[in-house]
Amino acid sequence: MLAGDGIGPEIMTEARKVLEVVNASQNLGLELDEALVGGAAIDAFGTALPDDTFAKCADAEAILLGAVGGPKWDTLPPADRPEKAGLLEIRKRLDLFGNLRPAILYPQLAGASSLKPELVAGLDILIVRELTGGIYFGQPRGIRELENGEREGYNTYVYNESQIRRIAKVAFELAQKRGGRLCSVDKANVLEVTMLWREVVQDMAKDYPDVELSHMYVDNAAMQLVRAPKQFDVVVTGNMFGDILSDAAAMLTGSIGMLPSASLDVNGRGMYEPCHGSAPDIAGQGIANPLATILSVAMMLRYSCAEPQAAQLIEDAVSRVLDQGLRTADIYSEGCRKVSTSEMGDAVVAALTQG
Ligand SMILES: NC(=O)c1ccc[n+]([C@@H]2O[C@H](COP(=O)([O-])OP(=O)(O)OC[C@H]3O[C@@H](n4cnc5c(N)ncnc54)[C@H](O)[C@@H]3O)[C@@H](O)[C@H]2O)c1
Ligand SMILES: CC(C)[C@H](C(=O)O)[C@@H](O)C(=O)O
Ligand SMILES: [Mg+2]
Repeated sequence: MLAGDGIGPEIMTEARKVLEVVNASQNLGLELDEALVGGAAIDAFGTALPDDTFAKCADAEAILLGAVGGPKWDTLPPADRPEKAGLLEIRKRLDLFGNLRPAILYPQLAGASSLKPELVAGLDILIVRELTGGIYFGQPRGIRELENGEREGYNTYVYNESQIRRIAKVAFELAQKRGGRLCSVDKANVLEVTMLWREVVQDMAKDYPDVELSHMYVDNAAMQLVRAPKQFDVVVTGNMFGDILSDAAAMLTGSIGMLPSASLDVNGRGMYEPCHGSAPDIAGQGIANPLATILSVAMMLRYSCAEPQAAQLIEDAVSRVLDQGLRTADIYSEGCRKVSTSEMGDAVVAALTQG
């Protein structure tokens, strides 16, 4: 368990409460351990990913992460910052290339969505984001000085065929288990890297005759997500487009505080984290929504621990708490009861223990 920075420790405390209850009641036998990452690790050890933290991650069946980063560390050199030296480093070193970001609308939250209730009722989208390649990791990268003395920043957007194939395979297989529709999002009208992306994904479609494949440019996909989001079942896309589209999709579900994620390697070992960040604007106030992290625990039990029943218990408990009208500030609407981060965690625990 890597709590990280900002609201990270607050939401992780609640996730841990929930995990401990399920661990005991379902006899899961999970051993929990903690370590520092991100800004917290920089402050304590001078590095965002201490060797000891990485060793614990590499040994673990699964990793649960809160969030990293914040204004305190934003002036560090790019390579030392919590986001790059902590989070991206774990993703890369453990080869966690398959990022699943489900945007599901709990019916109780239809009124909290930024879209009209009828546009989001029954929403269930899965964004499959490639997580260890693309422009986030391409070389060369940097900030250089030009002959005229001006500085120029540059990054390289690169994907090879095998990287595209392995993420597309994840997406095709998930589409087979879900609604049978896969939309690949690219910018193949401009960027060669995504022309190759489209070609490879198209070529793979013949192996998945039961999946209806479509392609969409990313600008249109952003528009369609807020126009008619229910047209999507599974969306597969590269690292940066997936980052942006998943934050947009989050808002359809009422709040970014509701969106969990799984980041998996080829064997299903994974890191689980809410899609949101460390929310420095509300850190320390006890008002952050812990449900994305609690739902990430459920994803962890399902994908890395082969405990789908325990995962379901948590998801059902979250649903019951929402039925009771309990809301953190980000999902609050009139007639509901506004609760703090810890009251929300306690309510999920109570719903679990009351069955
Ligand atoms: N996985 C991660 O660790 C991760 C992800 C995204 C951003 N970050 C980092 O987090 C810091 C802040 O980034 P940002 O402000 O762009 O994004 P953010 O997701 O932290 O916050 C965006 C907005 O959403 C709100 N919000 C986020 N999570 C919430 C929750 N659980 N409950 C209620 N409201 C919530 C915040 O208060 C803020 O207004 C930056 O340092 C960024 O690099 C980390
Ligand atoms: C903090 C940042 C590096 C990260 C990303 O861009 O992948 C975050 O935004 C996310 O969505 O997990
Ligand atoms: Mg993001």
